[in-house]
Amino acid sequence: MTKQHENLIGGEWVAGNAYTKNISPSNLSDVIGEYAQADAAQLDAAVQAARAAFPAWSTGGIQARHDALDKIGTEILARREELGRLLAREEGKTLADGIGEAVRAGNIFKFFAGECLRLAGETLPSVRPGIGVEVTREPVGVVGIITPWNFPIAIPAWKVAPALAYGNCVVLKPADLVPGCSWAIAEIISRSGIPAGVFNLVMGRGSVVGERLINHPGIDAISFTGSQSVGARVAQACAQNLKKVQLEMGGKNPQVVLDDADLKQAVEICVQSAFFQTGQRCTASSRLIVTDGIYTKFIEAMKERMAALKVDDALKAGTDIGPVSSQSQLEQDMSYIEIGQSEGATLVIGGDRLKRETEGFYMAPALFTDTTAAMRINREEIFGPVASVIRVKDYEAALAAANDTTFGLSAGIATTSLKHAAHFKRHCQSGMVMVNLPTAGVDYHVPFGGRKGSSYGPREQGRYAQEFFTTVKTAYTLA
Ligand SMILES: NC(=O)C1=CN([C@@H]2O[C@H](COP(=O)(O)OP(=O)(O)OC[C@H]3O[C@@H](n4cnc5c(N)ncnc54)[C@H](OP(=O)(O)O)[C@@H]3O)[C@@H](O)[C@H]2O)C=CC1
Ligand SMILES: O=C(O)CCC(=O)C(=O)O
Repeated sequence: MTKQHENLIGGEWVAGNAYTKNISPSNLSDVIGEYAQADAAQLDAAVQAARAAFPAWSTGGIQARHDALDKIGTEILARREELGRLLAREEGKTLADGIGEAVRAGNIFKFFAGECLRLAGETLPSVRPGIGVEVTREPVGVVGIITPWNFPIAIPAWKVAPALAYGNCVVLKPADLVPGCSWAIAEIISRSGIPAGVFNLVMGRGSVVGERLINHPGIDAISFTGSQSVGARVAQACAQNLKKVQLEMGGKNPQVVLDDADLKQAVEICVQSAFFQTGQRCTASSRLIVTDGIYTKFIEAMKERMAALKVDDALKAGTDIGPVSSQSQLEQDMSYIEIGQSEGATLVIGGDRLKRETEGFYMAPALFTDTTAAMRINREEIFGPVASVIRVKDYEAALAAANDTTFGLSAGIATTSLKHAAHFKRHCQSGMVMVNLPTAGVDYHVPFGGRKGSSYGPREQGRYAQEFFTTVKTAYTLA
């Protein structure tokens, strides 16, 4: 019988009234497990448990907090192969990428274990004589965390770890498509020494569990990663209920390739940015902006490199690109292939549905040329292995094209010109910028986030995470 996985509420494993099957997108007959769907009463109980745990946890010793987070990180790192395999199985990224993501999650818990001991304040003189001023940071309260399917262990980790490190209690709702990694983290947390109720897991649909979480009066703040449309809804609910909110959303990230780029390096960067992890990264580049002088050579080299990519079962040795994560995402990707063609773009390679030994959502990475900035394929986030090339005259036109988007998460430039690299770093309108590196694939100890329609609220990750997960207090004392 398939193993059933329960929700973690107030330190207890609580059965669901209903369960969803977690199915591998590489092999639709591979059922990873059944995962409980929380109902309204369970969500309420989780929030209540978190509220009850908050006074002691938020004022308790930082050594205990540090030790628990460190222990969680150690266990994730020790189980990297097993967790990476679970991740690859449920989400469809390759085993190497799954293991890499598990390592990232372990390192994130370790990093925030250290942060428990480093939360500093300030003392300043008052403008009034005989008064001292202290500025300190306190936890926000009970934080609701809502995560997407594409980074099933790293994103829960980079929200949960700082939340706990800075003394908050948590109610986590992971994506219904990939509950396995969040459940595994919850199980590790449940044995870490963290008191009951401090961390709660409620799995289920966004329209049910997520919706109730964002509107719940017992929740003080929401940290969300996902699509722009759901993000806007989350922001509205939070504004209406005066909750603190942090949103990380999509991207339409540009990758500029200049005439003076190292061609081989530029092609590798573009292939990695656009197609690795099946293009299902908010930092993926789906607009390749290429200047005239290198254009023809670049397209030829891209076609050659793309033809050699192996699309297959995520767990198979030698696979470069796994399946698309779900039927609905595959339909969305395929619909953009049709949209691009109907807009007049040329599909130079890929875009076909592929058959493999196992039945899964396989698709050949696709490249469009002859595209214009106004086309929907250059304006809307596809979130799959589909990229388009925009041909431009020179660096100035490339920069203008790069910034011609309502998104602003990551941007890249391939060039050997120090002058253009420095100018691009300063003038691209994005939260992250990469020089001769893929737009995707970031460090875990520095800020992550974007501008324009990509992000809303304070940055995530690194020390900057304290902006969202703490609230500032200014104290005046008469000497
Ligand atoms: N900038 C960033 O850091 C990142 C952005 N993304 C973006 O996420 C998208 C893909 O992820 P995807 O999971 O499909 O995104 P969605 O926005 O569909 O879902 C994100 C999360 O929100 C939940 N949700 C859905 N509806 C509601 C609601 N009404 N109220 C509260 N929660 C809700 C989902 O639940 P469920 O699905 O379980 O029903 C899921 O847990 C892409 O657009 C991508 O760019 C992804 C990763 C990182
Ligand atoms: O590029 C990365 O390493 C992180 C990307 C990410 O968080 C995402 O796509 O959801």
